[in-house]
Amino acid sequence: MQITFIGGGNMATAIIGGLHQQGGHQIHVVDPNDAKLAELARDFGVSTSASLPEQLSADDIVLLAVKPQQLKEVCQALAPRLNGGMVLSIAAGIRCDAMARWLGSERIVRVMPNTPAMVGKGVSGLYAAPGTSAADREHADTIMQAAGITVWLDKEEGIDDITCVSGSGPAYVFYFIESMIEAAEQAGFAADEARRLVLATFDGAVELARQSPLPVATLRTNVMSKGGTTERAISRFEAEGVKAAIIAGAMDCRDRSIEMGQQLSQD
Ligand SMILES: NC(=O)C1=CN([C@@H]2O[C@H](COP(=O)(O)OP(=O)(O)OC[C@H]3O[C@@H](n4cnc5c(N)ncnc54)[C@H](OP(=O)(O)O)[C@@H]3O)[C@@H](O)[C@H]2O)C=CC1
Ligand SMILES: O=C(O)[C@@H]1CCC=N1
Repeated sequence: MQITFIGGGNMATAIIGGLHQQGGHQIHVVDPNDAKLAELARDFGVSTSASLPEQLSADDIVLLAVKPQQLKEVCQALAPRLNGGMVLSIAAGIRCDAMARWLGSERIVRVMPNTPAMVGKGVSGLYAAPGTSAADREHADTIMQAAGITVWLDKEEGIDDITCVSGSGPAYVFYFIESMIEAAEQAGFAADEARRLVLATFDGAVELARQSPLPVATLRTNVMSKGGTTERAISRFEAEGVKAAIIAGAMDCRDRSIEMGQQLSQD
């Protein structure tokens, strides 16, 4: 497939990394930043340009990977060059109806990916606008499967829901990892040893949760010997409202996705 990325930033780089590992795609990246383009060309062998191609063909797939605030301008510049090609947008918030107005095309799939796409362990939520065909949806699915697993959403609002779980979720997990590394350092481990210990602990816990038939809460209580050390730690987390804060933060994230959609999908 010929895929043109508009925007070659963090998320585009992660998806291109996944596609590169899969192989077999022709990738072109448009971004104003020369240094970024040089890096992408070096790491993944993609072709690049600082401005949009003059014309695209109906078989080309365009993947919009600019910030939501830049999307309207990019869509309007793209409209006369699109020639009916399919557009995938990874922008948070911006709804299909707005993009359809700006692009003059309803052949749009919205995708909410996440950065572990870079190592083939991404999660992508997808929603297809009514103007797409079954073949379009299959192409979108194939592209995003290069980056990990795909989850199709029946309603467009599902994109807001999945944003607060898997889209933004890696940041929550990295925040927990950062905190654990700081704790390990405070306990006396050198920085590299702290990182190794914490990453292996996350790895092991996730693998156990994946393989075990037990609920995650039971796996947690299995670590908590009565009157022991873990119980003391979890008591502190509960007293400080850590779980409630994580849930509230995720709901704030979903609200922000809805709010961005309302603010940026007008006119
Ligand atoms: N990061 C993440 O984990 C996720 C991000 N997303 C979505 O992905 C999109 C991109 O996010 P992210 O990668 O983090 O952002 P970045 O800022 O890293 O990437 C955006 C890139 O687009 C470039 N750009 C700006 N204007 C244009 C233009 N007119 N034509 C081509 N390129 C342009 C920017 O250049 P410059 O910096 O010079 O402005 C930048 O390199 C957002 O819409 C976000 O909502 C979705 C899921 C997860
Ligand atoms: O923070 C953001 O807005 C983007 C969307 C999901 C992850 N990053």
